[in-house]
Amino acid sequence: EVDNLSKDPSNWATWGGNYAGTRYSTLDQINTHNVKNLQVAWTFSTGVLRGHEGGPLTVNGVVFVHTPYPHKVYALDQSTQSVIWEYAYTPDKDIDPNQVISVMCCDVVNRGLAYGDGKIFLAQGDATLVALDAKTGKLAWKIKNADPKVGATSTNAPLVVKDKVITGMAGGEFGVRGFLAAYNIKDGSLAWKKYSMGPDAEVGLNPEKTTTWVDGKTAPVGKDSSLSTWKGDQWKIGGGSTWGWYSYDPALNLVYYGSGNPSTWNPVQRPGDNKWSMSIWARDADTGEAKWVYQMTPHDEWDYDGINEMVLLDLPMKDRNGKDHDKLLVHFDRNGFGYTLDRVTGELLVAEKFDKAVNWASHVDYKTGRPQVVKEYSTHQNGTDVNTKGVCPAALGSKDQQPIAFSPRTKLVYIPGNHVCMNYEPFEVEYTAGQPYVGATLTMFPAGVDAVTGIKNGSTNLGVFTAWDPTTGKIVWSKDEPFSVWSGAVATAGDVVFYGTLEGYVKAVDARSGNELYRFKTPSGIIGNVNTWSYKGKQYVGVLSGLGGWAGIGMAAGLDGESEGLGAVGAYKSLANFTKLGGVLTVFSLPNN
Ligand SMILES: O=C(O)c1cc(C(=O)O)c2c(n1)C(=O)C(=O)c1cc(C(=O)O)[nH]c1-2
Repeated sequence: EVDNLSKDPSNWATWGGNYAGTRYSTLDQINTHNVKNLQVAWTFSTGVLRGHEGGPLTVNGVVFVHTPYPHKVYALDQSTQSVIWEYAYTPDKDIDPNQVISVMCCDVVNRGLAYGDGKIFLAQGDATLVALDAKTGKLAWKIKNADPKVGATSTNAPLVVKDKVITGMAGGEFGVRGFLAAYNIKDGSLAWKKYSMGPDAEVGLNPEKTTTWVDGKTAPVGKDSSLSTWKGDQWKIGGGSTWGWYSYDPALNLVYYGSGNPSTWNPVQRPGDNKWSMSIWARDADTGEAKWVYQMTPHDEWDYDGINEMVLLDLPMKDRNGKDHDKLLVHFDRNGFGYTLDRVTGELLVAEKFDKAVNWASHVDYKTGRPQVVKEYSTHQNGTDVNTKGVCPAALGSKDQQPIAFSPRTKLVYIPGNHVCMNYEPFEVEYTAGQPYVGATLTMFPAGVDAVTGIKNGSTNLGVFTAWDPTTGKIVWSKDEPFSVWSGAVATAGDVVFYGTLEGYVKAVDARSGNELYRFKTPSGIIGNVNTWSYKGKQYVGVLSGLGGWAGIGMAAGLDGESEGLGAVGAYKSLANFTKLGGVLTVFSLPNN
């Protein structure tokens, strides 16, 4: 059903526009010639101040809008621009919303809704999952996915796959043990649940059948491939949360996603590779068993969560040995490397820097698949705390959760990116359930180098928007942005790419050249994703503004200190000169005639 809905471009029925997560629309009414005439068609205030991530879903003509925790959901009628129904979150008796807010690491964001079987699914901040009747907004069922009292929350956009809804959880800064779960959409009963680390059965690893990339080829992971990379019981509080995006290949019946940072951020407290944190996963949608897994950042020392979206491309390419591949997976990691893998086998095809500011690793060794760490930028703590300076990228990565777009017409990927470096000082931290288990102090600042050449230029931009060739691993063009581009992009058959900026602009650029064709300043900073759909023959582009998220946490949570907000507050301070808080949906179209 979801697959069929996505094939009709009048809908935008999943976070990524389709199961592959390409965020591409075949609509071409708005094109490079006329996009300059774009106008605001209508707006809708959500009435909520904190960070608005994700974007509007459009299913069979109805627009669904969500807000951050404690959530609202609105179903909007496009012909009258009125509210059809409204859902308001109510906490269960044992939930204290203030406690939930206090354990959400990076603002109280939510990345959006999922649709399937006549229901709207929302993974709520308190780690419950609700199914709402799409026609009435009535609660169909509600289940508890995880426990906020130990710091487990939800910020993800679920994904409906066949008769199940896939969701994960957050809490890597609280020493949770990450997992992905599938619930039956009929009644919310658990179908499967697989952890990021621990014993093989609980992680869904088959020692002989699950493969990973070693020695220039894929090979079985072997017994205890996770447990053997942790000291003692640290894996039980090992992080690897799954707060990002999920994609699906119906032909292979595989669900793809990434796992986040190992806990704590102090690497000295968890010797070993810490598998399978920081990994790309391919799991059977029916059973959750892992077909293959690939760890990008073994023994993370920088908080480079591997959760960014996996985008599935059907594009022919040859690997380094001349072998053909055409079912690809691309992933732009926090660690600054853009990866292309064969999504059937998990073979590593491309791993190259998509921002040349990246200095923590010289390169990824194609044979072992391991990044080659530059000693100077390794973080550690030897009795005394050590401040490692000038590490690029910063913890929020060369790209954070903001999803890319891909155009099959240009064969290019469009990457909303960060251009930020950091000082990182680990310290000893003791685990207490429900208390922060961070173990590092950070400050962040502009990279000050050219993103394409890596040459120092004293630039102060904190963001870049980059076009990338996923078959060669090369930057095609790159545009500096004053602030991180924290908004998901969309590419269209009109050869226009849209994205939002933290100051609040919606921008349209030419998919081939990157030349700016249109901009409009919305009422608040944009951390939401730009989506597009059509209604009664007209193409619309819609985006949620509403500053927040990690980059906007200073204003969203009223924090002031340089290293507050896990180090992000200082770098983005001047945002206050450009925008203020407030959730608004802005919908654009071309004028009549
Ligand atoms: O480890 C985690 O569980 C976790 C959760 C979240 C989240 O759920 O929002 C973020 C992060 N980590 C994180 O590292 C991060 O950079 C981040 C940015 C954002 C955001 O929405 O702007 N959330 C999160």
